[in-house]
Amino acid sequence: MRDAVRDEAKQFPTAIVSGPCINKVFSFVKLRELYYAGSHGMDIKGPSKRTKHTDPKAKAVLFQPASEFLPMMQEVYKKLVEEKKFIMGSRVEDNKFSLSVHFRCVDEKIWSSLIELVTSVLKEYPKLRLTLGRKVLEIRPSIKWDKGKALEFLLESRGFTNCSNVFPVYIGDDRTDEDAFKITILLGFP
Ligand SMILES: O=P(O)(O)OC[C@H]1O[C@H](O[C@H]2O[C@H](CO)[C@@H](O)[C@H](O)[C@H]2O)[C@H](O)[C@@H](O)[C@@H]1O
Repeated sequence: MRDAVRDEAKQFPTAIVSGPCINKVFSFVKLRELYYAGSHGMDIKGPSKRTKHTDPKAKAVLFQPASEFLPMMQEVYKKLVEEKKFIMGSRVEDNKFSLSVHFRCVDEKIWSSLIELVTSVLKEYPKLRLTLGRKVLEIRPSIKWDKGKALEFLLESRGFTNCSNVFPVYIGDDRTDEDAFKITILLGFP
């Protein structure tokens, strides 16, 4: 699989836009020739490896629209780890610019207690928002940024936005991927 993606990336600039943070995604993808947009698109980097197919004039991409939130995310992570001790089966994942509280292994009868607990921690942080994923609560900065904005940024940084001969292909199975699908339509790609 890795070889197939590496070969594909030689022909077409390729990015992985993910919920988990870049470090986690990179630890299993291990391809330095790709772009990565982790933390739901709030941490954009790459590629760190130049190949004969990389545009030599292209600057290395690095963009973190929520960087000012990092200390706050760390603070909330610590509080959630402390609180989750009271909810058996819950798991808190640090995704740098977003935090995920998983409840897949929590007894359904106490899901409401977990939601109350997370909501009460977040009361002190009005600049953060809470969304629901697949058996996971996601906490992230309330900024106007999502996977769609990350895709738009990546296309712009490669100078692809007003090109009639560029056709972006975006693949995703999460609700959060819908923001990226919308961007391909808004930018005029079918
Ligand atoms: O936006 P994606 O890259 O598709 O990531 C979505 C979430 O992926 C991870 O959660 C998923 O796997 C969990 C098991 O490890 C599962 O419990 C959960 O239901 C899945 O959504 C990741 O842990 C989340 O942070 C991502 O938001």
